[in-house]
Amino acid sequence: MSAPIPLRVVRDRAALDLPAAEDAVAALLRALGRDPDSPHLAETPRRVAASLAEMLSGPHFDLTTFPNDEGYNELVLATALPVRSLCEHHLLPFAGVAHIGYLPGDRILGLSKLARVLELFARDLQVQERLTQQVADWLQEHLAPRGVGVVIEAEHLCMSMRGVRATGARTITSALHGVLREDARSRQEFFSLARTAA
Ligand SMILES: Nc1nc2c(ncn2[C@@H]2O[C@H](COP(=O)(O)OP(=O)(O)OP(=O)(O)O)[C@@H](O)[C@H]2O)c(=O)[nH]1
Ligand SMILES: [Zn+2]
Repeated sequence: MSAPIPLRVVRDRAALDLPAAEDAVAALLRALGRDPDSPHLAETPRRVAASLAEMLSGPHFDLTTFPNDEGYNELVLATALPVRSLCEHHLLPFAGVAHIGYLPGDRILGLSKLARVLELFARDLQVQERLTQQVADWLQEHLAPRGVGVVIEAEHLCMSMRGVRATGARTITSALHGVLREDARSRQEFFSLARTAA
């Protein structure tokens, strides 16, 4: 038996104004001294608008949970989940991996849903700290586990392709709730398992 929890945050592609986005990309190309009407660039505004729409919207899904009938009360940890998002400061991608764990309470979660919750919040203009916190907060609120831990390790193109050009630098963020925050031993177990997976 499962009880789907409807997600409240759904980024609906239909709500995006694609023609306006295409016009804006054409205007941007003009402002950068490029000719959007040239044969090479004629399709570029459409492609850029479509790729942004793809990265900023996501499919609807339910968050399926199951009763924790076996009383499993150890850590459930999904490691090396791919994560990609867009930095809200530069509109450049940041990408890496996430490790998401929880200590079950009365219910356990369909395993794929950890990756889906991550995806839900990653399809937005983000900073890595907020993305990390949003995933942890959402799981805490909807699954009511005894604890939640989220670690994200990512490389930001705004730090490697331009600006400081720190190619290969990785940023690590974490967000903890419940036992994983309060209890030193549980916290240590979570971080050492997440580190092993890194
Ligand atoms: N905290 C945080 N900062 C981020 C993230 N992504 C990008 N940034 C930073 O946002 C900051 C924006 O700083 P500004 O000085 O306004 O922008 P900038 O002139 O382009 O900065 P530089 O990248 O240093 O050239 C930069 O330091 C970026 O590295 C993120 O996910 N979290
Ligand atoms: Zn940036």
